[in-house]
Amino acid sequence: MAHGGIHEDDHAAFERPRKRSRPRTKERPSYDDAPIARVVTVDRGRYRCQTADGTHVTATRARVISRKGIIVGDSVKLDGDTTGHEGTLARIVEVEPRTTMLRRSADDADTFERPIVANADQLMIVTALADPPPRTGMIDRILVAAFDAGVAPILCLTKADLASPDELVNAYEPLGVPIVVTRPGMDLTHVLDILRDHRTVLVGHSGVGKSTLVNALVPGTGRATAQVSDLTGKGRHTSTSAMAIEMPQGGWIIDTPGVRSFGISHVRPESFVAAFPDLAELTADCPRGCKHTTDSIDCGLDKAVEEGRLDRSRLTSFRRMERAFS
Ligand SMILES: Nc1nc2c(ncn2[C@@H]2O[C@H](COP(=O)(O)OP(=O)(O)OP(=O)(O)O)[C@@H](O)[C@H]2O)c(=O)[nH]1
Ligand SMILES: [Zn+2]
Repeated sequence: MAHGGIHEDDHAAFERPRKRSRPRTKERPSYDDAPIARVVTVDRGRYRCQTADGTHVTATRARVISRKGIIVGDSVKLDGDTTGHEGTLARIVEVEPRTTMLRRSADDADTFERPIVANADQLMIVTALADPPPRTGMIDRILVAAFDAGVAPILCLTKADLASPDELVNAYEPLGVPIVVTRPGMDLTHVLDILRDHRTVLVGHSGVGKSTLVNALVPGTGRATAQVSDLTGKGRHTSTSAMAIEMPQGGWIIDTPGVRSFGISHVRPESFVAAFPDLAELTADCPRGCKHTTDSIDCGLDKAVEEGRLDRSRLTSFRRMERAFS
């Protein structure tokens, strides 16, 4: 499985010292000691970065780094003025290798599946149980993106005061996806426990209660977004529509306003099963080219269910998810 499908040209931008013909009399420029920061928003060639001590620094990028080479969540090295004082501008000189990468799905505004979030280790799908009604097709597509990218998915079911979570819990629990259920005024300790010390991407359709959740998890988030508006003077919109917010308890939430789903066009059904080691093992004897779908003949997964080595409900859940892209 390609972990996040990271390509060389997506990042890997190291500013190397220029080769010199004369003997090295001086130290080569090295960024070993450059402060490392996390990219929290991207807006028209300006990168807002947060350093280890919490300072927000606005930065441009060194020319050797391509414009698409820096996305929210990236860990970067900064050069220049890193005080974060008003009017100062630092420069991103290096992007650390990514552990994971999610792409936003193509939409009207963008026909490419553009990389949008780097280094997340969890992806929380926020879905209302009613108003708006849940759409399992959307959940399935995002799950595919998460499993393929090596990012652990979590399902957050909001508005439990309006409808029962049972049906969705039954559909997704067999996949081993952790599920949290919320209702108004609820103590969110159980959600915080899952998010603490992780870098969790939040995705959900408009109206599902994502903002309500973020505000409850990180009080003062509204203020943080206002700062971004002040900075650009052009409102909240950012070209990648993602924003990393550090949680006081430790860890990061990466909100993705306006993102409907993540790109899965590169995922192939026959390789997707690799995201599930226990299922992959059962496909060892599948016919060559088996896609492991419901109409696949002699699929090892069906055999495993017949022989009691695999839970039928798990296979059903897996195949429903697989239909999202096959
Ligand atoms: N009944 C009920 N309503 C909720 C719950 N959580 C949020 N809401 C309401 O649902 C509406 C949408 O909530 P938001 O938090 O704005 O939803 P959102 O997903 O951020 O939507 P956008 O801001 O449009 O992106 C608001 O009127 C909330 O008060 C819940 O658990 N139960
Ligand atoms: Zn098979």
